[in-house]
Amino acid sequence: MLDATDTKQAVLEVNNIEVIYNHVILVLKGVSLTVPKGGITALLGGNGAGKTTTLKAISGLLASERGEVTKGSIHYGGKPTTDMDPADLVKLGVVQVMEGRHCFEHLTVEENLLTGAYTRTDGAAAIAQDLEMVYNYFPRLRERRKSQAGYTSGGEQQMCAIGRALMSRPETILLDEPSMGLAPQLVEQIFEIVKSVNENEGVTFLLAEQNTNVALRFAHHGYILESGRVVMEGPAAELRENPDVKEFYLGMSDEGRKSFRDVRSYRRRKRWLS
Ligand SMILES: Nc1ncnc2c1ncn2[C@@H]1O[C@H](COP(=O)(O)OP(=O)(O)OP(=O)(O)O)[C@@H](O)[C@H]1O
Repeated sequence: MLDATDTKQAVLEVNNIEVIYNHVILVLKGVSLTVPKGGITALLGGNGAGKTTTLKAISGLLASERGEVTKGSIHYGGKPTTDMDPADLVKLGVVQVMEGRHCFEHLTVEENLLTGAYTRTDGAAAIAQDLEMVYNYFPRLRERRKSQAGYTSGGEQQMCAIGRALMSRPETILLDEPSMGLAPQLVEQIFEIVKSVNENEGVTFLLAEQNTNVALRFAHHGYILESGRVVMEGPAAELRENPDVKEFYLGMSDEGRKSFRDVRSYRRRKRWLS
């Protein structure tokens, strides 16, 4: 398993970035991350912490939201990417799976998957082979391949969105909140698949999650964001055992479950200190 001391090369480096929306709303206040090649890195934090903004800054999707990286730098495979558009990043091997699935509702599951191969130039046989690979990871999608995506379940749409990303043969997938709105058993299933894709295909994952528990069980390394800043980072196994993480993100502590009142006063204290 990878950890902080792992010598694996960093494929993605985010260095002290600041992001502003609409020229005035400062959302990221100096975020730095290192994503090792071939690892699963989790970006954790509550609502509005800045997880999606960080992923969009990396994948070049901020411009469409009137957002801008105003300070700091992002390098992918050693190349500066801050001014690249999303299509160039896909060519470099970086693809984002957006929060909320975003399948094309009127297309079938299989047509959706094939849209992921749109930019490829390696021929129909290679694409057919990868479609088979996706169906092997997601047998449910094989069963539903002729169904209109808009009529499939939330879990199937999440699988379809990840499968479509895989069809572009990415080196790195930025996965935004894969657990959102799904039953625990399904979340578990999806994370198991992410883990096998990571292990068998060598795909690097940076995943944003509010579900700290599941993310820290499957990731190798984690970063916790609060109000646009990284407040803690470390190997996932260490974060899982960290008393603050246990208390405030996993809802447990050595003295037993804390009351919400304690959590609220901790938050107030933090606000005063920040
Ligand atoms: N397009 C936008 N314009 C203005 N403010 C935005 C925009 N998108 C996000 N924000 C603000 O930026 C902050 C961070 O949002 P972001 O979506 O990155 O958080 P998050 O950690 O992904 O949370 P969630 O899990 O709720 O999506 C929030 O306060 C949000 O209101």
